[in-house]
Amino acid sequence: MGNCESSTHDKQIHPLKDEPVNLQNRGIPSSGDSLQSPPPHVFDSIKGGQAFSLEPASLTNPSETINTSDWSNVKDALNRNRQIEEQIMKDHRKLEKVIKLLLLGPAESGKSTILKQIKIIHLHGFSMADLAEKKPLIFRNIYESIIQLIKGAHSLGFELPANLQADIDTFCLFFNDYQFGDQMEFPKTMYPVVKRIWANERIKEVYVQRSDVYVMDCAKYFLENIDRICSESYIPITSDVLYSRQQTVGVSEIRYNYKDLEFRIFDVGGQKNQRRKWIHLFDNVTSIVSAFLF
Ligand SMILES: Nc1nc2c(ncn2[C@@H]2O[C@H](COP(=O)(O)OP(=O)(O)OP(=O)(O)O)[C@@H](O)[C@H]2O)c(=O)[nH]1
Ligand SMILES: [Mg+2]
Repeated sequence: MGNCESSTHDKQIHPLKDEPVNLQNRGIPSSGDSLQSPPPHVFDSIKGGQAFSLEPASLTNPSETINTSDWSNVKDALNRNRQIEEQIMKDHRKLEKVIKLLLLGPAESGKSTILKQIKIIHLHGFSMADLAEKKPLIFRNIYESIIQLIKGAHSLGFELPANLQADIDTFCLFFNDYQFGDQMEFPKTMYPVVKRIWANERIKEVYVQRSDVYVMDCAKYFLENIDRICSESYIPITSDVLYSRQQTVGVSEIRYNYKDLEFRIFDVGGQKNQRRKWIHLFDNVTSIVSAFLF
């Protein structure tokens, strides 16, 4: 505690104004006091022994007199500072519990399929409504598969039997007029046509050679399940949804909690024109999961 009994120590010369300054009235230890002994109310406002760096404005201007409200301003500032630091720590701890995963890779490498699988494992899978609304997409996947197989056969120079040509012409006419929408029934007239085209061995050979021509991976799965898919009571099952193919445009995200961690998984479009959007997602990423085509 400062001992200010000596009047010779109470008067000091201000280095700039060369005028005596009465430090005792300011509650500040004079030069004769120990440096470890600031006025008690200074320590009152410092919790946890933190360094003290804030000074009331009047301290920097010795010609003004300090009153007790200066120290209460300091106390307020320190309290505010402590609250802000506590909030920053809280936010930091919260952020440490968020795992942000980014699924990256080229188109059709399986990013959205991984997202669907995570949904099955961690988010109760697909409801009946989710499954039913995939019908039009699955039908479109079948139509597009057939067109790709026909084009592939031409590209590979495969000769197709003459009796298949009528089916191919019928299907091409249908596909030219087809518009993707809310189609909930597979067209009855197309069912036998599709079945015959897929039954052809040369067409199946195109699927095997899809490293040379473009055919969706899901073609075989859906064409082998054509009887079930074309039945009147058809409701997609989970594996139908997993195999259904829809190009991702933009970014989609799912969140779930596992133990005390919050997972945020981001799925992006892998087509070249979608890749410029990836850069916006790299902030605070915990891991990047790369999907590859084999
Ligand atoms: N061979 C095989 N193919 C699968 C399997 N599961 C899904 N697929 C197919 O793999 C392809 C993966 O497609 P997506 O998951 O949509 O690919 P993506 O990376 O999200 O593509 P973009 O959204 O265009 O970037 C689809 O054609 C699926 O039908 C599987 O178990 N085996
Ligand atoms: Mg996708």
